Amino acid sequence: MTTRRPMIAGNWKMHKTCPEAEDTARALVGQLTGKEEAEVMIAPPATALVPVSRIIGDTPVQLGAQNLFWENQGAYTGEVSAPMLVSAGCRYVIIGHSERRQYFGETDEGVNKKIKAAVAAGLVPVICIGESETERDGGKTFSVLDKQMEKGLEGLSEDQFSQAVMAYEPVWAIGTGRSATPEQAQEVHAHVRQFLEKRFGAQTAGAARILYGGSVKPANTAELMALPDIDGALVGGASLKPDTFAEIIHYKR
Ligand SMILES: O=C[C@H](O)COP(=O)(O)O
Repeated sequence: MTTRRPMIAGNWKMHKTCPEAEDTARALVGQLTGKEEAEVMIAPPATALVPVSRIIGDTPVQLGAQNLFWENQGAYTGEVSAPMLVSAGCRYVIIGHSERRQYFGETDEGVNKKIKAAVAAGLVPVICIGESETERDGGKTFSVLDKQMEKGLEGLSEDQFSQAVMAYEPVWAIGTGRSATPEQAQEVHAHVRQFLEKRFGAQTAGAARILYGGSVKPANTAELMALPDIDGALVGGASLKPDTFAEIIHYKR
């Protein structure tokens, strides 16, 4: 049986100026022992990547970006490429977050190009999928997720996918305080793993980390993390305060 190291990732979204991000990163590092079972990642806004990378340096905290553009360079005003993120100290990049799909017109085809660009640059993509409340109520959860995965992962070899992290984030649970129930989350995570198995084989699917995101907080982390196909959490609001985020990281205590 494959053992998967859990991952607790903090997506700071569009929060924190550079000094605020530095203070938060410093405080978080101060709360870690270095013996955490979970791998810890934080994804500050693009402006704070370099200052935060200097603070987390050789600590166990990994740096992630919240987005990228798929070309390496060129006349794409406002965009940031995968090699640029690598040079800023990133190891991870969140791709296809529902807020990007909802507010910035991100499509499954764009997600696919972004994943390929990330992998080519040596970044680990954290690939977000999730259904809306209407889609869930209409019984379309699995078909929506399957389409997002079919198109988002199209053309990716087993080798290209092997390091990737999946993140299931039901849109109705993001920032609402209403997390998916453990049963709802486990059902979807098992489905995602089955999809990955059909697509990439049992070994790769068994090794793939699938994070849950959507109103994760200290009070519900342990019960979510206890489920067999939940390998971590992608935390939004509760990652902004270092004490709260550290409690989530130390969910087993
Ligand atoms: O990327 C994180 C998710 O969107 C979850 O956000 P939330 O924890 O504030 O619900």
